[in-house]
Amino acid sequence: MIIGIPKEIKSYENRVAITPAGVDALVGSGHRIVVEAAAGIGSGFTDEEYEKAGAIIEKNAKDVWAAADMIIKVKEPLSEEYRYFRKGLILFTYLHLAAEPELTKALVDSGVTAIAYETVEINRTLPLLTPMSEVAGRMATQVGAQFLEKTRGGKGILLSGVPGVKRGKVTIIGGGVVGTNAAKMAVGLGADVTLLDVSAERLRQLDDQFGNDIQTIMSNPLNIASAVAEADLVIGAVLIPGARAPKLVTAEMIQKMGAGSVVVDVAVDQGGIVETADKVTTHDAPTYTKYDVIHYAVANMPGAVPRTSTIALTNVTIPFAVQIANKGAKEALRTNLALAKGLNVANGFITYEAVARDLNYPYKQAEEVLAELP
Ligand SMILES: NC(=O)C1=CN([C@@H]2O[C@H](COP(=O)(O)OP(=O)(O)OC[C@H]3O[C@@H](n4cnc5c(N)ncnc54)[C@H](O)[C@@H]3O)[C@@H](O)[C@H]2O)C=CC1
Ligand SMILES: CC(=O)C(=O)O
Ligand SMILES: [Mg+2]
Repeated sequence: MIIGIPKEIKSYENRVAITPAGVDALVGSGHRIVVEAAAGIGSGFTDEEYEKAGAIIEKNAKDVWAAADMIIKVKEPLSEEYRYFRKGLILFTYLHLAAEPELTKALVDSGVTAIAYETVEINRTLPLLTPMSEVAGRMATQVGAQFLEKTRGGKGILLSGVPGVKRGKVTIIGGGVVGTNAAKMAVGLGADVTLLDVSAERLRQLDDQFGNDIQTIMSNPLNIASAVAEADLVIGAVLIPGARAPKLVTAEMIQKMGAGSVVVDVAVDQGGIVETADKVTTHDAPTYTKYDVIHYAVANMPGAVPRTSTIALTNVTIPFAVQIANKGAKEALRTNLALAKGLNVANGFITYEAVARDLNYPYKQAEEVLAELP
């Protein structure tokens, strides 16, 4: 199979979908890898390193897409990339389709076989989302702490406090991978941390893990309202896989926060949990202010630490990419149920139920659509 690796074009997105080690693994299985020139530079990988591992370097994105049977990316394609879609092309990347109606339409109309990293699922875990959620969760506390500084527009609070002065309050909504990693950093900084989740079982695990370092609270509208009102920093970390994020933090709750407080809505890639975080931002202008509260809503947070993130992401994606390349998409999806959960669009149909429901498309089961593929 010919595998194409385009350079990411999203603002300040410096990750790349493959490392030289990944090229080596795929070439060793008999595949040809075409990498767009300078695709790895932002992550510290040169064209020469890719060539040495066996890749072919191609100057133009257009030629990379045209040559490939499978495109491996990091971020969802942007509108200027839709022109490269064609029937049967395999696309393996983050998609977040519930928040991307135009991309969904372009994939459906073109007949691309689109496998989304974020819905690949093994035993109720999301192995291709996890490493980026670890990064984004840790970053959420770090960027929140920065924007609380007066020089960045914040209320001028040091999360750890100092002897004789209260600690800052961090409220984390959602206690999965992002929430846990945000909590680790916030506890490490010495903040006063409250974490809410709807799963009693998850709260129990977090209580065991963190002991008295955090306060766990059941997530419901009243508890969210009071935890948000008290917080200096709110971190949105909820996920219902594949679906649009529920709006759990209302504009009214945000208005009750003190001026210069900060909200980091990590879940913004699935539409966000904060009603007032209705605008996705990018790394070149990551925040805006509403009701005197700073909103950070960057949908590709790990792109800011590309070296760490590229290696962490490709550690988990490449074994799946090797399977797809070796067996072809149809056979790989038929025989690997975890990977099959990643199939979002094929042959013009939406094959992930939550995406179909949220965007008002008919839903067709993956097995049914796969049987129709050549
Ligand atoms: N902005 C960015 O750059 C990035 C965003 N993300 C996003 O962060 C979000 C969270 O991802 P993960 O932590 O990996 O998901 P996860 O599945 O590990 O955790 C989600 C948690 O939300 C909880 N939850 C569900 N409904 C809830 C409710 N009503 N109230 C409170 N908790 C609720 C679940 O019980 C679960 O513990 C996702 O949307 C993911 O795509 C992940 C990485 C990067
Ligand atoms: C998860 C995701 O969308 C990202 O890492 O950019
Ligand atoms: Mg206010």
